Amino acid sequence: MICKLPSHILTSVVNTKPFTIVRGLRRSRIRDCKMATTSTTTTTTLPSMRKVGILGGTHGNELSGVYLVKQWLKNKAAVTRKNFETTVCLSNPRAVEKCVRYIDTDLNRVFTEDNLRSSQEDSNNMYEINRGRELHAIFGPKHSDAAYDFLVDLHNTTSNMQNSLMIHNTQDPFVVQLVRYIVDKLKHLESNYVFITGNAYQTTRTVAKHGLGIEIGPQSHGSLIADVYQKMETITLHTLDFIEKFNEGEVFNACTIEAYDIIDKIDFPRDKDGEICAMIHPAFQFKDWTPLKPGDNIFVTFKGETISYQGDKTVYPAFINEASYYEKGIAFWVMKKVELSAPTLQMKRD
Ligand SMILES: CC(=O)N[C@@H](CC(=O)O)C(=O)O
Ligand SMILES: [Zn+2]
Repeated sequence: MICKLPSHILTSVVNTKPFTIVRGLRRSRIRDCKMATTSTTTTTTLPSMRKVGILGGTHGNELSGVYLVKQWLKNKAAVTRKNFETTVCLSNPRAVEKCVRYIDTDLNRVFTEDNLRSSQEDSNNMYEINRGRELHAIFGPKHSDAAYDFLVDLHNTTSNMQNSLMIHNTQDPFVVQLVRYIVDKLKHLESNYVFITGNAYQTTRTVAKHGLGIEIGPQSHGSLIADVYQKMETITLHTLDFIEKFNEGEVFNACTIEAYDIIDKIDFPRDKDGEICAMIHPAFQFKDWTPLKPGDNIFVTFKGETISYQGDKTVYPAFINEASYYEKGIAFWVMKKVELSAPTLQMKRD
């Protein structure tokens, strides 16, 4: 057979930082956590959040974030809160202008130590490397006291990811409490997911002390879908409200939330020249977050042969057929369910 599945299929495990998984807790604990009046765990205190950034257009063709940021740049009042300073920023203006993901390289991958070491403009470098350094100068430096306290970065996907919240540091009680707050606010929508991207790639939001990615789809790149835009607006405003409540001294009780952690990224079957030789199976298309069982169809070749999932247990797929991942060799992500926990959280008073 010419058409082969990538040899690593379901054997490699992407390394993510260790995280707290609380096993054996029932889902009801998630709902209970806000209601609890006493907490047996110790309280984590963090300094107030003074500087908050809202980024859109990190990928220039993901238009919900682009247009939200453009609106907020005209109307700062919507994102202004009493207890912190908000900066709204179009992260990749040249890519936005051309309505492409990036000009030279993916901005959401450039925030590595190597790239950030120099803050000097270097005309030999790719546009996004220089832009990354500019953003790092504004919102960073990474891991320093001077860095912004919080960055939220707005993304769209062509996959049916619904309202997805992306965490890179599961050890960050502020972000775990924040996503619990957002999921609670959105529970009437019943299509909210929290997932862990890990540290495999260094995104724009990793520049700040705390960061959240919002990923909403399906929305084709270069177009706007009104309800996707509105959901992104709502989630961003809930994020600001949470930060405001935290700064006002509200106590957020210890909690546990359901999340998804990455096991693997699966490429399309390819021929010996690296050319794709199958498509996402119609029965799998738009099935993000739906349990994927061994034997379920995932690909169909151009000749019409089906290829089924060879794993040995039920998993949860994400980013199925994301358009911008073809060049990265990713047909979908494979996830497992985990539970994240955070201790009681309160602002540290000076
Ligand atoms: C579709 C897409 O661009 N997703 C984002 C996810 C993230 O922000 O971590 C990316 O790969 O950069
Ligand atoms: Zn994106």
